[in-house]
Parts: sequence; structure tokens; C-alpha cells
Amino acid sequence: MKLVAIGAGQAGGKVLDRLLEHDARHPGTFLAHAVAVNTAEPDLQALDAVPEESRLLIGQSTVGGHGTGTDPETGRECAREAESEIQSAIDHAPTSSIDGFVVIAGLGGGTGSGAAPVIAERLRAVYAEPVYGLGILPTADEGGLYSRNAADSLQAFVGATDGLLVFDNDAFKSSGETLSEGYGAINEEIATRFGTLFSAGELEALGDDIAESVVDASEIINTLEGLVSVGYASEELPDDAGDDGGLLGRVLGGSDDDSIGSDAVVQIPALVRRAALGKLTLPCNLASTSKALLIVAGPPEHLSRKGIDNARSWLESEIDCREVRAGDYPLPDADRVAALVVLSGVTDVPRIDRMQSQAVDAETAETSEAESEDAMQDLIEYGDDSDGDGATDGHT
Ligand SMILES: Nc1nc2c(ncn2[C@@H]2O[C@H](COP(=O)(O)OP(=O)(O)OP(=O)(O)O)[C@@H](O)[C@H]2O)c(=O)[nH]1
Repeated sequence: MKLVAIGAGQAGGKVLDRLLEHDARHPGTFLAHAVAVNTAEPDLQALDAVPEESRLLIGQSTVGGHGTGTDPETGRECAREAESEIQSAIDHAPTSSIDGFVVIAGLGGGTGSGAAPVIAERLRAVYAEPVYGLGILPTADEGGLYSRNAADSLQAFVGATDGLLVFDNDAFKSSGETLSEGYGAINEEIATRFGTLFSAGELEALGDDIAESVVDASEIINTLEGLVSVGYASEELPDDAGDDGGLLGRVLGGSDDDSIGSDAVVQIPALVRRAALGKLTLPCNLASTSKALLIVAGPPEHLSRKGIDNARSWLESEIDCREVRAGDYPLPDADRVAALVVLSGVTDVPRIDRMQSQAVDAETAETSEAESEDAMQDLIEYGDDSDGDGATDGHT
């Protein structure tokens, strides 16, 4: 599907950078235009793939190019003041031929979490195409302030979009390295999963001879709603899979019903099970899914129709949901077969419940700190006035 992508804040810009690189490595292009918006000048300068003319510094008169210091209210204000500038940066794109928009942001900080819902709302008011969000949740150990920012922003962002794709840093951080050391691998994971989803619907690159089974943009649009989580698994093809797939297929169990003749070397239902039951971008209870989409990508000779149908039936029973679409994404030169499982409208998400209680705890702690500061102030002021001797009580 053809998209205009807007990255807000540092994480939003960095993920946009990775998506542009992913797009450049694959046939066709799903990114019609990319704009990075930030209140921090150094973050914009540090981007690689976003063209310089598409980097927009906002809120200069408020924060002087130094970022919001983790304050979403400032991020929101800066985005509101710059709405028309953001709009003109987006209007450089041929918006008449696109399928939708995606606004990307880390929700724990100030700029992205405050600005992303404002930008999404504006796009929705101006254009007829759907507007999606890609929201990144902070890790639990980033603390209460980040959780509170993310909990507030998540609520506003999901309301401002036609579907919010969520990626939880907490689920993907690896032990033994700091979060910032791990961002490279995490961002690659984000680009692989969401890049595969968006490029799957981009049919131009496939030429005129497109099979009916190929996923198109309308199937993606009809699936995305509410909170969206994505599972992914892939399997590398042996070097000689293309040359002697028949023999290898038989050796690896190619006589199984899920293969196309004897050529399939990857058992698609097993791959789909790994994708759905493995790490999801937003860990959730699969049974709470309202719509799902299954995409199997790889060289066409390895995409067994029967295998995909069997995998779809398994997914339908596993998530107890009738609206499960499935299709393939032919990539003639790929060296692997990949399964992408898109779970849309999920409602049972313990991670979000935990983040919300961490946010409430942070708020309670802040309130009681403010109350004790007030009480201390009252005490001191009372002391000032109590004996009228001009000295603070207890210090006479
Ligand atoms: N996945 C991922 N998350 C990131 C990255 N950089 C920052 N984050 C996370 O995103 C959240 C927000 O951080 P930033 O994007 O730096 O904040 P910002 O939106 O620029 O806002 P301010 O700097 O506070 O004005 C935090 O929870 C970070 O852990 C990144 O490269 N990848």
C-alpha cells in the first residue's frame, strides 16, 4: 500500500529512517513521502535516510530546538502551533494516489507522545484516506513518568487514528545491553514487521500478472482497527531450494498436504503457528482479536495455497474469530519464507493494564509529594507568623 509517513520525535524519526531503508531494499515502494517532525534540532540532524528538506523543526520559539524535556503538553502545543507547516510538508507528496497515512512516535517522551495524536487528528480532518498510528511503548524500567506519558498518549492516539499499530520496547529489549544499545536491533525488528505489512499491499512492483491470492491494500485497510499487534516468523531457504526444490521438498517432508506438489520446503502452518504464538509487537490474549490478516511472503514457488489455507483455518480456531483474511506476498528473489500475523482490535492486553497502573502509581506519588511539599510550606509559613517575632518557629 502507498503511504505517506510522518515520524514525530526522536524515536519516530529513527523508525522512519529504518522504514525508508527497508523500503529501498525491497521491490516497489510503499513510502510515497516521508516527513520527520521534531522539537529537537540534533535529533533531526542525526537522521540518515529522511531527506533534509523533509525534516521539520517545530516549537522553536517555545523550546529553542532543544526538545520538550519529556513533556507531552509542550509537544502537543508545539504541534498545534505548527499544524499548517506540517500540513505543507505533507502536501509535497502526491496525496491523491496514496492509500493512507502512518504517524510514528515513541509514546513515553514529550514530542512524539504529544504531537502524534495532534498530527493524526489533523490528517483525518483534511484527507479522506485512513490514518494509522505506529506507537512505541516505553520499557517498564524507564519509570513512572514515561509510563504515564505513554498511557495518556495511547488513549489520545488510538482515538485519533483508524488503527494503532503498537510496538512494545519492553517485550523486545534484550538483557545484557542498555536500551539505547539495543535500539538498532529493535528498530530493525520494527521495520521488518511493519515494512513487510505495508509493502505486501504494494502491488505495482509485481507487474500485471497478479494472482488473486495476493494481499492488496484494501485487505490491509479492512483489517486494521483499534489496537493492532503483529507476529512474525521466518525461515531461511536452503541455497539449493530453488534449483532442486523437488528432491529437497521430499526430503523435508514435501509430500505433506501443505506443499505445492513436492516443491515446498517450508511448512507454512508450522511457520504461522510460530508467528502467532511467538513474540508479538504487543503481547496480548489472541482470543480478544476482532479481525486478523495472515500474509505469507517469499518466492512464489514456496507459497503453497493449500498451506496458507490450512494455516488460516488454524488461526481462525486459535483466535476464535471469523474475520480472518489470508494471502500471499510473492518475492521472487527472497532467500526466506516469512509469515506475518496481524491481530487487529485486540482488547485483552495485560501490558497496557500494567503500564496504566504504573502511571497511576506515578501520579499518586507525585500528588502525595506535592501535598507533603504544601504541608511543609504551610508549616513553615505558620511558623513564620505564629509568634510574631519575625523568626521561624523552632529557630528562635
Ligand atoms: N524502539 C525505539 N524506541 C526509542 C528509540 N529512541 C527512543 N525510544 C523510546 O521512545 C520513547 C520516547 O523517547 P523520544 O522519542 O526520545 O522522545 P521525544 O518524542 O523525542 O520527546 P522529547 O525528547 O521528550 O521531547 C522512550 O520510551 C524511548 O525509550 C528508538 O530508536 N527506538
